[in-house]
Amino acid sequence: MAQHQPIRVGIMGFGQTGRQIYDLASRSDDVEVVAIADIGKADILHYLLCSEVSDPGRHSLQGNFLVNPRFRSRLMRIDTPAEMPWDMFGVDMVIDSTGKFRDGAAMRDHLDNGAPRVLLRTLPVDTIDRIVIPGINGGEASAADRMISAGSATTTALCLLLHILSARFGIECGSMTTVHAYTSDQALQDYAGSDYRRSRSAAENIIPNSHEAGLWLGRVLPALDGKILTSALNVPIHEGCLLDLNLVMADAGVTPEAVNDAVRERAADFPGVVGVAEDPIVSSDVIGSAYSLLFDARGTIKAGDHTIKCLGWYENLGHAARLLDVVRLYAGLDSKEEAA
Ligand SMILES: NC(=O)c1ccc[n+]([C@@H]2O[C@H](COP(=O)([O-])OP(=O)(O)OC[C@H]3O[C@@H](n4cnc5c(N)ncnc54)[C@H](O)[C@@H]3O)[C@@H](O)[C@H]2O)c1
Repeated sequence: MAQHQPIRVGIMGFGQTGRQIYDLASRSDDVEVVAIADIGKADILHYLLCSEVSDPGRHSLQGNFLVNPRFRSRLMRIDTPAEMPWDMFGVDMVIDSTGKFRDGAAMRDHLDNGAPRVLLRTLPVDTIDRIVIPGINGGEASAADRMISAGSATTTALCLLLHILSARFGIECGSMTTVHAYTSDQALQDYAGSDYRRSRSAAENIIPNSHEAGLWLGRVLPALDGKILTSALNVPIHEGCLLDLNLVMADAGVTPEAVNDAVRERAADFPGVVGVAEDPIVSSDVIGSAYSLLFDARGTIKAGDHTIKCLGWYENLGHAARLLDVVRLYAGLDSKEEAA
């Protein structure tokens, strides 16, 4: 694909993440969303999009097409990757943001229907070609990759912080808890689901939850494989998440000031992706932030000789932006291959 051509993206799952990707693409100059598959009705999907963007007048529904000043996207009411004819739309990449199709077989269905690549919005449940977090292991991405995951918002925030700190300090082991806004797969009221605690009301409870980031961390940061335990506390807020990372440092001399300085220095290498909050912010202050990690300089403390605790903020919008970064990363690899 020539570099000046727009990158043609298909989206399956037009939920919060899908809508954020779409809106970001509509404001970009290089990505076009050409088709969207979802189980929702076209007018409801358009209504939900307009309810959350800053300027809903930019997005109209014309028949089964969502239209904005840059491109039009065909809406398809389809509930499985095996049914979605991606070949009809000439997509360069499909982003699956349903959260439902995380196994290799479903990803292969996207490929079999004409998607040259599929990018998961979440962590996979099978071994796939690559988990890629630009800025950390983007350099290892290959044009031959077909089934890719961009991790999750939490995984990205965690990997960025560990990547920065492990470059400066030895890390023995650690644990991460994300204090996470509720997600759409939780019930508003007590409702029998597949898991005991997740069957309890998301609106009324702090819900302890497992988190898979620790299982996959080694694919992004091999030196920390098996060294970081991860879990989540889902709390009754709509948006804004807080990563609480406790690390056992190899060196007893590491101070909170040294940790803060390390992050402040490296943040400049991740423009728009890693920021540092010096003010006493709270979760609602990060709503609308596209940082994947907003390190909280006031949150760093030390216990005993070796234990450092850090805080970092993020919200889903940053992850939508990173998904588009991954799309651009692979488009760049294709361009290089074509030029070679
Ligand atoms: N938003 C977050 O902070 C967050 C964090 C961690 C994990 N997740 C998970 O990631 C996934 C996506 O996140 P989200 O916030 O965009 O979720 P969401 O629920 O807002 O969006 C999912 C979209 O997928 C569509 N969908 C569901 N099943 C489908 C099917 N079979 N075929 C086609 N479309 C289908 C839904 O109609 C919806 O529009 C979810 O599973 C969510 O639980 C989200």
